[in-house]
Amino acid sequence: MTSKKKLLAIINPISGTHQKSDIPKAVKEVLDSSLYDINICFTEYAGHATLLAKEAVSSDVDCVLSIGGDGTCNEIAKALVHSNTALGIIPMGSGNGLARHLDIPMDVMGALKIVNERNIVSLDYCKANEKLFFCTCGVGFDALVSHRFAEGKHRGGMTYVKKVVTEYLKYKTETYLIVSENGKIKEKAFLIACANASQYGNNAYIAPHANMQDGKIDVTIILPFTPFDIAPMAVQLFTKVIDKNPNIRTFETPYLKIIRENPGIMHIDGEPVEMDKEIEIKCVHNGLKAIVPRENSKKLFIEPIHTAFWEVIDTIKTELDI
Ligand SMILES: Nc1ncnc2c1ncn2[C@@H]1O[C@H](COP(=O)(O)OP(=O)(O)OP(=O)(O)O)[C@@H](O)[C@H]1O
Repeated sequence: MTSKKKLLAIINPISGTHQKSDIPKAVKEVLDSSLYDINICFTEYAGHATLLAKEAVSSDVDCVLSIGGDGTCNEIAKALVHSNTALGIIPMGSGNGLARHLDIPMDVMGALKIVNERNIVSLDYCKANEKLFFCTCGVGFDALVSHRFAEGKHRGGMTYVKKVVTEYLKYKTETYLIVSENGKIKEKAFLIACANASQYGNNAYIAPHANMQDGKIDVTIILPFTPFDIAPMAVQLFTKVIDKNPNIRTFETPYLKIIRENPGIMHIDGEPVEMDKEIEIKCVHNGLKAIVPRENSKKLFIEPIHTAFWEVIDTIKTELDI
């Protein structure tokens, strides 16, 4: 008989828009108690999840569950890299980009069942000037929006879309020098996204071909565009074909350096961070253990993607008055 595995579930009470008071009960009911010795805690402040996860690694906990969004996953996963402790994800954030990329069900019960399967794989993670990210980082417009979103009181997908539209109307693009194994390019860009996983969250695929096991970062550069380009670009973003847009350049690389005109904000897994003028970004291959669905349990859930998509388009039209 194999011994039980130690599991710590860390719940971020403020992520996403759902109440979390019933989550401990669901965790205890759905997780297999013959497989796991379960401990559950709530975070008390931003950054607390990293401390809790570090303690779990030192105590040889086998799995830490992130119950929250991409920010919570980031705080936990950065304590787990290069350890034997695996990350499990129960998506309860606003965007849940990492969970969606990994095909983890969006409902709590379904995601907990995946944890019972204990299918552990090694995934890449990335660094931007030593700050770790697992999903995406970026400079330009997406970084500005993450900053405005963090300043606001409300979370949730539609709050995000409204911020995107209002900020777009006043945004001024910058020029960036990008150095990678593919050479040097200088571009005036709306944004540069560097992706380990394929999406920002909410099925917005900024790097549709990103793979978390290939040792590479998928870089997407969006060149300046007009308001008329927004609708087709939004459709392409949500249908995994943004790389076909003529305003977009893409390439893959294990390493790149972005040099911009001034220091400023960038986003790391959706959270705004002040960075220097020069940002070195690299991929660390196979540095994180994570529990993911087995091939045969992928896509057993049905998500209302199309409803979410049309909600986004309606919000854009209302905000732009078109
Ligand atoms: N107890 C807490 N009180 C206040 N902030 C917290 C607490 N615990 C964690 N945080 C912070 O909450 C922020 C948001 O969490 P998270 O990113 O998981 O949710 P989200 O933004 O709604 O989802 P997503 O990132 O998927 O869009 C993180 O920056 C994290 O540091």
